[in-house]
Amino acid sequence: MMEQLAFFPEQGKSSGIPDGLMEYVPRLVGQADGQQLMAHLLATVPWKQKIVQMYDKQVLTPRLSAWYADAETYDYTNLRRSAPSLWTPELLRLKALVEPIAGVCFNSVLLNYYRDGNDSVAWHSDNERALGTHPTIASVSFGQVRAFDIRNKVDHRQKYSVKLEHGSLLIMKGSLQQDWEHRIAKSTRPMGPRLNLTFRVVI
Ligand SMILES: O=C(O)CCC(=O)C(=O)O
Ligand SMILES: [Fe+2]
Repeated sequence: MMEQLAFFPEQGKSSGIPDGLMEYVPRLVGQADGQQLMAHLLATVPWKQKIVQMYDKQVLTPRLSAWYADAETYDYTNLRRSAPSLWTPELLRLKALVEPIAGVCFNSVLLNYYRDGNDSVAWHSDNERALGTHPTIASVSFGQVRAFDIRNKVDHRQKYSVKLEHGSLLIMKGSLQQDWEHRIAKSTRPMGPRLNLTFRVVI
């Protein structure tokens, strides 16, 4: 039960999360720098609301998104999805900040813009073949603190939550995408905008 989870107030992380799945780094980016970067990205990124097929209905994704990648990744992936934008100096700076911590050189980033508490991402794992097995994904958050929930795919009672704070970095790794699902749930409490960037290696 999410309501019953005990939070470490200084970390915003529920206790008992198995080792080797996630690394949480608060304040990767400072308060003011983060606000400036978020405002810049919200204003300049070509945000799109995607349409997904749900059984016989077409539904708008409850958030805005965009993706950026290097030119090589572009050549390969544009066969399968909408074309990414090419890296901007601001995104390259953020990428350079997370890479030494993640120990990975990323070639793409997916941006999600949650306008308010009605925006969300449903339970899923990022286990598409293009990400390989046991991918390391670096997730940077700005703006509204939202709960990042994970649950075990087989035993849904194994469920944990991390509050992703403004300027924080969450490294997802190990078997997280294979054995666990994650989501950002909708909230009935009033919520401001939140920006999330997930740096990925697409092969
Ligand atoms: O917004 C987040 O923190 C998570 C986003 C996510 O799971 C995804 O883009 O795959
Ligand atoms: Fe995800």
